[in-house]
Amino acid sequence: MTQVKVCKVFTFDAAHQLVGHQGKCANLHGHTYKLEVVAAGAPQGPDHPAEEGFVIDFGDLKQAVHALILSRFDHAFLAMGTEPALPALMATGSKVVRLGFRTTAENLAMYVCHRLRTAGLPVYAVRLWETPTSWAEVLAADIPPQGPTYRTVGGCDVDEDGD
Ligand SMILES: Nc1nc2c(c(=O)[nH]1)N=C([C@H](O)[C@H](O)COP(=O)(O)OP(=O)(O)OP(=O)(O)O)CN2
Ligand SMILES: [Zn+2]
Repeated sequence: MTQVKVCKVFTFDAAHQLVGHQGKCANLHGHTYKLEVVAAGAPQGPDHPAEEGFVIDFGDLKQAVHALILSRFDHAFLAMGTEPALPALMATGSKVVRLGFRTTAENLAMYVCHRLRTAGLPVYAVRLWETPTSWAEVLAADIPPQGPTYRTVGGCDVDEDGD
């Protein structure tokens, strides 16, 4: 059966901070992220008894990505958990998502891809645009079933061994 890829594109606004980064992204700042979710599968056959010819209904994909990712990430501070501003933001009721990893485009793309796959979506790849000129992409097949290995240190946090 022919495999077909379909893609749904989303945007969300969020703040983050790469503590220890040796450049401007060490500051708390925001992005309008663009998220491309690519699903793959056979659009016809025994897995599709309704025979609409969909890999997945775009509407169902939209609903799932909103529920699993966008409702949490949009207008939130995406935090690793060690940012100096985090206690103040939480104390004042700001929307915060504690992720436990550095909020690089690479880590966030892996997180989104793994989250969608573990929810049962036929996700093939996730591409996350951090700015109009910068994106990170991950293939679901490259993430082990137990989940991604995230980078948790960086910039001035890196010791002599690079860990
Ligand atoms: N490989 C990565 N590099 C950088 C990341 C990242 O997540 N992965 N993140 C940042 C900053 O958070 C920020 O996104 C700055 O990125 P940059 O592309 O440098 O942003 P600009 O606004 O300068 O983009 P231009 O389009 O070039 O003006 C840094 N690096
Ligand atoms: Zn940034």
